[in-house]
Amino acid sequence: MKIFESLGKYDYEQLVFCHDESSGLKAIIAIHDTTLGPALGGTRMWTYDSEEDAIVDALRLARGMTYKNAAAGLNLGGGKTVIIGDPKKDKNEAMFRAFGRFIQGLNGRYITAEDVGTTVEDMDLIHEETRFVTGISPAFGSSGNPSPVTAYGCYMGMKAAAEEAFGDDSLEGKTVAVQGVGHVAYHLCKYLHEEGAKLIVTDINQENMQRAVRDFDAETVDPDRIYDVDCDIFSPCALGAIINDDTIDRLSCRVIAGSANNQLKEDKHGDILYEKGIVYTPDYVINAGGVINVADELIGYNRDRAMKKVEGIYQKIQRIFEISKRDHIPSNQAADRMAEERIQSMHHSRSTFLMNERNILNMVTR
Ligand SMILES: NC(=O)C1=CN([C@@H]2O[C@H](COP(=O)(O)OP(=O)(O)OC[C@H]3O[C@@H](n4cnc5c(N)ncnc54)[C@H](O)[C@@H]3O)[C@@H](O)[C@H]2O)C=CC1
Ligand SMILES: CC(C)CC(=O)C(=O)O
Repeated sequence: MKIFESLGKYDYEQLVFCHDESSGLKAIIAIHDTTLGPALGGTRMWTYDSEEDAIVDALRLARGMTYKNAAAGLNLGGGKTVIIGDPKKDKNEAMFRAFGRFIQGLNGRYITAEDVGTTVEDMDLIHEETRFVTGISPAFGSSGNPSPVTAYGCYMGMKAAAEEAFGDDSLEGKTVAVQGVGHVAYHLCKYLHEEGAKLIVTDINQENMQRAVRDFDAETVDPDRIYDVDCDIFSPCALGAIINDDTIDRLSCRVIAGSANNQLKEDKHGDILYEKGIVYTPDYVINAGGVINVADELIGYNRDRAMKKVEGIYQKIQRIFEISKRDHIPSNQAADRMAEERIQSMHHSRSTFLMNERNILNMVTR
């Protein structure tokens, strides 16, 4: 892999390799763009097939965070970490504390939080070494696990998409096929079940799948059959790149709305969904609830303020559909346009020299 060529492709700022032999830490922090403020994005722990796969994932996810934070109206740039390892077997205290020290070394250029494979407890360990971590225990005055709030934002975004596709935002009686019923999707299924939606779920983790059956009367299908399910809404809530050349023609839904990051394998898959008339809810807009919630910690956490902002995902998605219709472009491009315009305009207005520049990190200290 040609690292600088990869960084050049989408103008990445920094790629940091963190290594601690005794704890087994192998982490890669990718910082994409800090025009709007320090880079905030979660830490994913996953068993990658190769180091190259891990780097590619960190880069893709970091760039996604730049767009997510910009589109959500946050004064934050985009970054992400991947830790190479099995979250069930390889975690230890020293690993997360060593990682916390590497984050501290970046002196606020990067702030972390949970992602797939990491928990509030892991964030608390990182917090032993640095203040540049969010999603830590409520006992520290923080917001805790972001997943339930991400789920609420997804629910709001799904309703906005239902209104676009069906002319009414009610999900009662709608069939929703959910891929992956982990932290976010469990809470999403709860909202959907309460509203009277019919759930068809899948997961590679039997325990998670059975929990959805038990708590929400969900039907199940095998993981590789989820794309063939006859449904109104397909909700990808596992990993990325699942809308690709192999799956796109199998989908029979009218709406795609889920929490997974980087759902489209390539931008061309957004064009194909648009041509097929499938209402695609851009992933980084619908799943911004978690980051909106943890970002609020940086200015002194206020749950009501954060939840109100998360509720606004409904209007944000409506706005994206408006741009898509006005400019005759797919919704993923409409979202990109919205995010890029904000970054560009701020890039210009923030170029004036200031001795003590105000930013989200020096508004409140903790
Ligand atoms: N947790 C959060 O607040 C946020 C999460 N996201 C994204 O949402 C997605 C889900 O996140 P979490 O719920 O936190 O993760 P999680 O790890 O708790 O849940 C993911 C679930 O998907 C299942 N899964 C993995 N591969 C699968 C496959 N091929 N087929 C079926 N199921 C599969 C896993 O077994 C697990 O139950 C991820 O893409 C994450 O990056 C995005 C924004 C915030
Ligand atoms: C889990 C969030 C707090 C941040 C993040 O990494 C994301 O939104 O993907």
